Amino acid sequence: MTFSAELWERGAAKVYEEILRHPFITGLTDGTLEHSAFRYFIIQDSHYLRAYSRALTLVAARATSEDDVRLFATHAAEAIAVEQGLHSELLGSLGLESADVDAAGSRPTTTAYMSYLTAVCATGTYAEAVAAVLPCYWIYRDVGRELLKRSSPDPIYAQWISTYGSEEFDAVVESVLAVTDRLGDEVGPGERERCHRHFSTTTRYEWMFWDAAYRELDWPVG
Ligand SMILES: Cc1ncc(CN)c(N)n1
Repeated sequence: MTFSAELWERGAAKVYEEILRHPFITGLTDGTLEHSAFRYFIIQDSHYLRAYSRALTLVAARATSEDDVRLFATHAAEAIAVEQGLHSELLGSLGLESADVDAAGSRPTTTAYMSYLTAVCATGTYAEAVAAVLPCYWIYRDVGRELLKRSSPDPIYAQWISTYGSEEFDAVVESVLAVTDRLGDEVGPGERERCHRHFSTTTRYEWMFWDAAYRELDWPVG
């Protein structure tokens, strides 16, 4: 079994089924998701992407080959730019500006997820950093593909779905899966276990991120 398949089976298979069943996700395709929840999601995702692109530069700095340095540095600059472009269009369609993103600030789940990613990418090994960021690529690609089959009656949601279900995004994800499988042949048992832990933790955060948006969770105090 490839390392990526091993990570998915232990850390993501069950959570992924829960993600597809989550009312935020089903609401995107049947059009029942409240715009206020999607607005919350796009605002929080704008905060998340700022941290994520920094995390990818840390992954690039830890990479053990020139090709991998280039790969993650390119993703930090270009793949993220596509998502940020999508966000600024969607913010406009939802009647928001980037000042609204700053004013809303980062909510509890976003803050926890960004902090975890940053910590692993800053202090873990290269393989651990790749395992931590992998669900961000892989789950969005698979959710995007699944939702593309159903699309959405809401043009705003349909635009979001088409970005993550696109062939361009698929190629980006495949390149990271290939790196992961190569690293699977290089890691020792202790490091392998830490990779599993990071992969399953960030997979859970992916579910929690959609759930927080659905509930529009805010800080309980302050
Ligand atoms: C929370 C989250 N996870 C992943 C992605 C896809 N890069 C995203 N935009 N937002």
